[in-house]
Amino acid sequence: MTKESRGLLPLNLVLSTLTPPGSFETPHAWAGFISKSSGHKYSVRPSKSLNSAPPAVNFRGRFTALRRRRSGKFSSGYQSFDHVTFYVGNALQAATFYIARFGFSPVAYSGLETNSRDVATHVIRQGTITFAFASALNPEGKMTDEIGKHIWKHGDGAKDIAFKVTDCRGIYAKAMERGATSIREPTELKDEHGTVLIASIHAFGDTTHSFVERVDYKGPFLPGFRAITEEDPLMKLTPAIGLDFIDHIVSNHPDHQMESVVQWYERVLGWHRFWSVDDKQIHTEYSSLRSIVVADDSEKVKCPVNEPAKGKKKSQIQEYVEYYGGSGAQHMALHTSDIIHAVSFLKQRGCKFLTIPSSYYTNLKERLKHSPTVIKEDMDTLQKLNILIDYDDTGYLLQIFTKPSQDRPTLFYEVIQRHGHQGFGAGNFKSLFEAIERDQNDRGNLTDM
Ligand SMILES: O=C(O)C(=O)Cc1ccc(O)cc1
Ligand SMILES: [Fe+3]
Repeated sequence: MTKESRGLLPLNLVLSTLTPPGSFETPHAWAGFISKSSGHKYSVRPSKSLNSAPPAVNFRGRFTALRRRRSGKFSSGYQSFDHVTFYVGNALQAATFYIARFGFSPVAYSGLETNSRDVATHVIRQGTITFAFASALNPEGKMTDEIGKHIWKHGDGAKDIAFKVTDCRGIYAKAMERGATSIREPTELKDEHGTVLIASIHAFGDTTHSFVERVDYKGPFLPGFRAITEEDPLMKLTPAIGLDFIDHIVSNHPDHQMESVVQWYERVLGWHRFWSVDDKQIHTEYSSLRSIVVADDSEKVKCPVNEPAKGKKKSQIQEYVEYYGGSGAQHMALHTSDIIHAVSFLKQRGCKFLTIPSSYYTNLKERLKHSPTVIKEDMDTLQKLNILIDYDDTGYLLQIFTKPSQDRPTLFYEVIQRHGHQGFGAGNFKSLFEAIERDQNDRGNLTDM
């Protein structure tokens, strides 16, 4: 690609995986596929940071082949995200925010009443999305120090991202062999509902990963928790939102740390690069970032890893890093099979989303005229709700982003519906980032670099 063409094309995408050389498509075929996709003028080239293999993901037929190829090497055992634990100042109130605004239901509790003397944890769920909010109960003590320090530095935030696995001991042992830092050795937790095996390792910043093996567990969350069966009264006021599972969880990192974090997932967990956005030129007029998506062997769990890149103004990733105090979880994408329904009622519950200018929809409608992709949803409704659309010849996705969920401009949420498209909305990045930057500017943080 020439310099001139790079100047014309705001987004250069690199989609790549660690595929044995020569296995799949040529870069040329791949580029053709991309330029059809979304009707965006993207260009594609192999990533320098990877091996010399041609890019090989097309979000359609390659997954099976890749999975079969990989599974000999790493027996995966990842089934899904299990839950996310947040450290917060007031777990009762934080849980209530997600119940009221996002339509979660309370499912379990542990605290003084269950003889948990140091920490209160409120667990909420929607579909299989499970969030646990934990707060310290006492003015001093080990857990008060641990949770207090986390909140002092990061504000309310995600402390632990737990995966549901079939072999907790195996994954933990392999990770330790490959240099993981242990937080908790495989531990058997038991109560009258059965047994759960859980182990944790350090992931990035102050964030950890846990491996949860639900051996035969029938309880509401984890052993020691009391079930909450009473329905939240707000559930009667609006219909169920219909968020069903965590699609991906994204982390942000300080400049020049993305590559080492990605290598950590490769080396320690045996994950692979699933997709990436060009390190060079994903940008708006003002700022840019780099992103590599890592996935486990079976690609059931996907985690994009971001870092800021130099631009005229401060990158949104840099803003996050400064307010979070380093690496941390940036957004969680919550899947739904009916985004129009979900977003309509999330708005009715007072959930706040980023807004998108009408020019986005004018451009999109024009591009769609020249594409075989047919969007089933009503375009005017999507526009009215500020839902973004990205597509290629394998299908399309619909996505929308909330404003930050706490006072610090750190963690936010994405609602996503997929129609056969396994990307992350690259065609929307420019409009999305401009929307984020409008808010960043409002906060006085879109500063010159
Ligand atoms: O990559 C993803 O998962 C997205 O949903 C797009 C995105 C990328 C980077 C951001 O800072 C915010 C959103
Ligand atoms: Fe996302």
